[in-house]
Amino acid sequence: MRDGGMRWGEGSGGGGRHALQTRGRAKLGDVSLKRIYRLFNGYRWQLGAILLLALLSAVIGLFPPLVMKEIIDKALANKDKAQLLYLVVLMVALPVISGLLGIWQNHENTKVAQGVMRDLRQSLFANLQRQSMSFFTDAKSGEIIQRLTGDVQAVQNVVTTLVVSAVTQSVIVLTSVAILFWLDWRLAILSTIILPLFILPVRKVSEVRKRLRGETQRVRGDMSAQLGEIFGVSGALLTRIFQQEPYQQKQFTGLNQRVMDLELRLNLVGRWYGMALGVLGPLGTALIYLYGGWNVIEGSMSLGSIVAFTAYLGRLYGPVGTLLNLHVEVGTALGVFQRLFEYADLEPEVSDAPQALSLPTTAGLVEYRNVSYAYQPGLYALRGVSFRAEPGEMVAIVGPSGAGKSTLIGMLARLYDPTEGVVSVDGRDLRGITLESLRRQVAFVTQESFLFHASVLENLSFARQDASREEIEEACRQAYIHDVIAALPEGYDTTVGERGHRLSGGERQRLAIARAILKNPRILILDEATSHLDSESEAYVQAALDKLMQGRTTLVIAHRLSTILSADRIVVLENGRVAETGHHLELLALDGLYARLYRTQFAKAEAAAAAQTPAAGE
Ligand SMILES: Nc1ncnc2c1ncn2[C@@H]1O[C@H](COP(=O)(O)OP(=O)(O)OP(=O)(O)O)[C@@H](O)[C@H]1O
Repeated sequence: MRDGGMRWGEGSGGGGRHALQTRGRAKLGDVSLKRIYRLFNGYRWQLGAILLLALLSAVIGLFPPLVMKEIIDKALANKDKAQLLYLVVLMVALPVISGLLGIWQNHENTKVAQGVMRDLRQSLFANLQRQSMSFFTDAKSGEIIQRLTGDVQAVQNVVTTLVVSAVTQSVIVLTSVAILFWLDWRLAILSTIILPLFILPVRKVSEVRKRLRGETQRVRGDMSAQLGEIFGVSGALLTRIFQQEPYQQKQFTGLNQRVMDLELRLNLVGRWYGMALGVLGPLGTALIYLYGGWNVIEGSMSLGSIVAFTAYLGRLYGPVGTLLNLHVEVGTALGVFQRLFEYADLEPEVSDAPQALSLPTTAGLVEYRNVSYAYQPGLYALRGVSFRAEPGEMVAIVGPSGAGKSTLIGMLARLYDPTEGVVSVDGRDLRGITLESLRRQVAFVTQESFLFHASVLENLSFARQDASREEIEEACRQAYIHDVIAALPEGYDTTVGERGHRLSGGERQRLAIARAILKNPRILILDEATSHLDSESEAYVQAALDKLMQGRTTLVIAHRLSTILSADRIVVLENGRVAETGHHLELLALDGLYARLYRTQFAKAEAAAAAQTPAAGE
C-alpha cells in the first residue's frame, strides 16, 4: 500500500533510532477521524453504491407512517375499502423492498470492511518488514502479532458501521426532522428540544472509553507476548528446568485478571448514558401525546397526525441514539487505531537515503573509519574503531564478552548505521548505497542457525529463490551436509525447524553455510559458534567454512584457533575500542589482551585442532 498511494506514515524518513524515540514520538500514531476515513480511499465506488442503497432504504422508510396517516384520516374516515386495501398492500410492500435493499447493502458493506482490514494488515506487515533489527530486538514478538491480528479485529465493528451508519443515520434524522416540522411545527419543536440533553455528555464518555480501550489492548498485547515466551520451545524448557510453573501461573493470573477488570470497566462506562438514551424515546413520545392529545380532544388536530407524528419520532430518536453511540464507539476504537497507526508510522532506523546508489559488483574492500555506535544516547558499544580488510582478506575479531564484536560485524550488513564515523565498501560509505544492492553481496552466518518450519529445500531456497535443485545440492555438497540431508526420511523434502525433524547443532551450522554458499556473496560475515561440537562435526564445519571463505572478504568473530591462525589480520576489541591489531605472532609478542585471550580461550584447543582433518568430500 505504501507505494499504492494510500500512505499513512507521516514520518520524515530516516532519522535514526534516537530520533525516532525523541523527535519522532510526538507524531507516531497520530490518529484522527480524517485519517480513519482515509483508509476507505480505495473503496470510493463501493462506498458510493452502499450510500445510494442506504439512502434508498431511508427514503422508503419515510413512507409507512404517511400510509398510516392516510389509512386513519382518509380510508377509514371515508369508509373507502378499495383505498384501504391499496394502502395495506403498500404497507407490506415497502418493508419488503427496503429489506431486499438492506441485504444487498450489507453484503457490499462487509466486502468494504473486510477489504479495509486486509489492507490495514497488509500495510502494517509491509511496514514491519522495512524495520531494522533494532525494532525487533526492542519489541516483543507476541505484541507485534497481537497488533496485527487482535487489534485489527478490534476495529472491525467501527470499520463496518462507521461510514455507512454515520451517513444514513444522519439522513434519516434530517429527513425526519423536516417531516416533523411539515406535519406540525409546534410538536416538532417540543420533540427536538430535549435532544441537546443527550448530546452533551457523549464527548466525555468517548474519551474515557478511548483510554480504557487503549489500555485493554496494551494489556492484551502483554498477555500475547508473555504466552509467546512461556509456550515457545526455549521458554517452556527453561520453565521446566527451573520449575517456575507456579511463578508463571501467578504472573499470568495477574494479567488475565487485569484484562477482565478493564473489560468490565469498559462495559460499565457509559452504561448510565446508554440507559438515558433509552429514556429519550418514551419521554419525547409522552410529551407529544400530552400536548397533541390535548389538541385532539379540543379538536384542533387530527388523530392521524398524532399517530404519524409519534411514528416519525421513532425515526428521529432511534437514529440520534445510534449516532451518539457511534461517536462513543469510534472514540473507543480511536485507542486501538492509535496503536495500529503507531506501527504504520514507524520509520526504520536504517533505510535507503534519497540519493542512494546501487553498489556494483564489489571487489570487497572493507573499511571502518573512526566508527562509534551507541544503542542508547551516550552509552557507546563501539568507540573510534578503525581497520581495513583488503579484497579477499579474512579479518578475525576477538575480544571478551560484551566488547562489541556483534555490533561491529552487524554494521557491515547495515543492521545498524554508525552513530559516528564511516563504514565503507570499495571506498563508498554504506549509507549512500541501497540496502538491496549491499545485502545482495553480503552473506551473514550467525551463531544460531535459524530454520523455518518448512522443508530443507525451502529453507535453502530462502538464500536465493531462483536457485535450481542442482545448485542447491552442489552447495550442500560443498558444505558437507548433502549426505546427511539425503539420509533424512524424505531427503530434501523433510520438514525441519520448530516442530519438524531436529537437526544437530553442527548440521544446522552446515545448512547455514550451504545457504551462504548458494548466495555466493563477495563479502562474508561470520559469527563462529561458541558451542563446542564433537570433533568430527567440528571438522566438517571447519572444512565447510574454509571453502566458503575462499576468495571472499571475510569478517569473522573467531572462536576457533584455526580461524585466528589463518586470519590476515586480527582486531582485538576491549570495551568497544580497538585494543590491538596485527597477526597472531605479533600480537602474542605484545603480551597484552590478545595474549591473555589466546592462553585462556584458544590455546587449549590447539592440540585437538591439529588432529582434525575431515574426510575428503561427502
Ligand atoms: N539491543 C541492544 N540494546 C542495548 N545495548 C545493547 C544491545 N545489544 C548489545 N548491547 C550492548 O552493547 C555492548 C556490546 O554488545 P555486543 O553484543 O556487540 O558484544 P559482543 O562482543 O558481541 O559480546 P558476546 O561475545 O558476549 O556476544 C554490550 O555492553 C551490550 O550489553
